[in-house]
Amino acid sequence: MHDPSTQPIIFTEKLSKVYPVPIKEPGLKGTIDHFFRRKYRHIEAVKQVSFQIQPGEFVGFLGPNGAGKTTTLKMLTGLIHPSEGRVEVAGYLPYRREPRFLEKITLVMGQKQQLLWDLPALDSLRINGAVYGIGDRECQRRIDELTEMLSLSGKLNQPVRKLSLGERMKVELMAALLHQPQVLFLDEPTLGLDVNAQVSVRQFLKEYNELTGATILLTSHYMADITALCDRVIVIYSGQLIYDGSLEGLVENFAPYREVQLELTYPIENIEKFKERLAMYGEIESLEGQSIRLLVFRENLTKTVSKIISELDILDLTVTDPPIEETIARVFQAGTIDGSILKTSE
Ligand SMILES: Nc1ncnc2c1ncn2[C@@H]1O[C@H](COP(=O)(O)OP(=O)(O)OP(=O)(O)O)[C@@H](O)[C@H]1O
Repeated sequence: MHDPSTQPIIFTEKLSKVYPVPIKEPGLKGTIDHFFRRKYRHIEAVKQVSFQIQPGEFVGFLGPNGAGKTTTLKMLTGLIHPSEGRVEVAGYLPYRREPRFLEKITLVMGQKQQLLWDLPALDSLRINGAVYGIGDRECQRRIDELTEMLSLSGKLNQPVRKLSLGERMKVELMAALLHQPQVLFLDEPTLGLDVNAQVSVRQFLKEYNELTGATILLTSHYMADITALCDRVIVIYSGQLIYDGSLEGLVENFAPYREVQLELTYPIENIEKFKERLAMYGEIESLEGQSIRLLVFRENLTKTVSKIISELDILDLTVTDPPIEETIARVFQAGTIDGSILKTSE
């Protein structure tokens, strides 16, 4: 879907957001002082973030809790004003919240719902259709199309409260897509869903992106969402963009270690002593029976593998990249790899 010759549909340059937070000393004196002379401290939630996204791209937006993802999404959708920097989406300045702009975008937040709890889902959808000025017939056509894609037939006449969490999320998506936006901002759309519901929401998003060419920026704590959907990821840490590139690139460049799995030919007698021996090769991830998983620094890999082969009785040995979740978790924990801040891929 991604054509590099086109203009970016999402553009940010040195985008920053500072939240002023009032400070109040404890006690009565603090309350009185606070009333007359408000003091503030400043939280730099987003710092000089620059990126461009082309029409049709499906981009993962990653970062640990409090990294600044939601704040960035709020600036991209115009819910809050940037403190500094430039932002443009679909050719509009989001903070102006022009009706034409709002027709082009949608924001879905996993934790917040817009459906009316006691009404049948269909009524909520029709209300949404009316808000966007979609004619009854066209609205019904779009509802039918999305019902089919999301396998929701027979569910829309039930009150929203009777739907399962997964079904509710699907109807939320329907409501958010009824006006056929070009740009979708999805903040944790699979949060709390069971595995089956996650898979079906994921499949829908993939199909929707391929079918309509909509641009999607997705945040998710589930790496399975990201690996299944996003060729490109943008990572922010502590408000700063620390990586923008392919998912494979993130793992290749920034996982400093690889995983070595061993199967011994003999049972281990003294586990504690054996662990001491293994620690000379790398970090022990797991040790179960005769199976061992070690993390070995990439630069020591060849030397370490040949040492293991010559010094231990091995039935089997395989070397793989550690699971993507672990790499990301390490990046998030430290924000740095090998003590150096992560770089963008460009
Ligand atoms: N309205 C606000 N006023 C003051 N500080 C805020 C406000 N909203 C967010 N923050 C702070 O800004 C920083 C970034 O928050 P943000 O919600 O954007 O992060 P996030 O990456 O979306 O996190 P999570 O994954 O937990 O949702 C955090 O330190 C947060 O406490």
